Amino acid sequence: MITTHALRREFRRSRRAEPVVAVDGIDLNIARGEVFGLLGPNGAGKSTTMRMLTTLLPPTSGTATVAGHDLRRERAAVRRRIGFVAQGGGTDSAETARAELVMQGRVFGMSKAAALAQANELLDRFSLTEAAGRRLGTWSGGMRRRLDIAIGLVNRPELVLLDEPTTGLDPASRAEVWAEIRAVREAGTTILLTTHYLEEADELCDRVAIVDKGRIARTGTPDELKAQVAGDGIVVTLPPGAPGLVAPAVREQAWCRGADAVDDRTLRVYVDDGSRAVTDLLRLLDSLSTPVVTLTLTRPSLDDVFLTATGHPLAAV
Ligand SMILES: Nc1ncnc2c1ncn2[C@@H]1O[C@H](COP(=O)(O)OP(=O)(O)OP(=O)(O)O)[C@@H](O)[C@H]1O
Repeated sequence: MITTHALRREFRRSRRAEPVVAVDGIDLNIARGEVFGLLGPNGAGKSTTMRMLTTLLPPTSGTATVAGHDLRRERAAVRRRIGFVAQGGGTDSAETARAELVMQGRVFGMSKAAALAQANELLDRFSLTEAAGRRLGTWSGGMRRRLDIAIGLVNRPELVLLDEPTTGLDPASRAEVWAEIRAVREAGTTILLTTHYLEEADELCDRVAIVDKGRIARTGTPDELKAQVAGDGIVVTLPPGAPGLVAPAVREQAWCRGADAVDDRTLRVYVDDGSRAVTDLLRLLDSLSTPVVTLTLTRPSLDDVFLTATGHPLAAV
């Protein structure tokens, strides 16, 4: 459904300035029917990739085929076949959901009657009929995000691109949006989404590409990616400031594969055998006069995959 080869985008602030490389040669191969996630921190190049794939931004170099059409030569055909939900959506608080959906249908050239019929069908499908006549300013964040997705489906696309579909939502609203995304997939639509939430990538995506500094560091199913990270993790909570101080000493130990201060109080240690290394770690911290507040043994997560693939944790970026 999407194939890209060495897709690249530079931005130049002025003629003389060095270009900023937002996307640095991305190769993607996304199959029909997949939910594919681009996982990366702010500034990784996810939005720029989405904007290129939706024809909103021309690539500096590289090639891509989207929904069966060449991204550079058949822009209109690409646009007809895809839906795009931008970060934060674009609905007007003073309008009603029905009005927004009808307007979008008219943008795609539908008659008034066809646009209204389609609007009602989508409202029904997204369980938004009851609120459809109320101004959007009175809606919850989760409802508005679901409407954004419904708007992205107005032209019955084969592929929908969702840029950070749940950023800023509370956990309950996020779960609502996830359910809607799963339903869209069940109906046969391919989905490409961006996220900086590890849990979202893990729960929702069939395959994930880890994006960092404009490049893809790893691609695979969440389980495949986790399987590539051997060993266990030990997460210890320490007094404020201690993780950064003790991490170098922990890294020197023969049983330690890596250690990072995730934040001011949390130290994450990578080991081959967690149950054995716990005793060694506690002994070491004791010898460094560092009291342990809590300790948890963990199996590899996408967080660990991110760290291994990029050299830094996602959360700390
Ligand atoms: N129009 C622009 N002009 C100059 N630099 C830009 C422009 N758009 C993006 N960039 C830069 O390109 C890099 C990638 O930005 P991009 O928005 O694609 O990242 P992202 O992963 O989508 O992050 P976010 O989640 O914040 O949108 C950043 O360093 C950004 O500052």
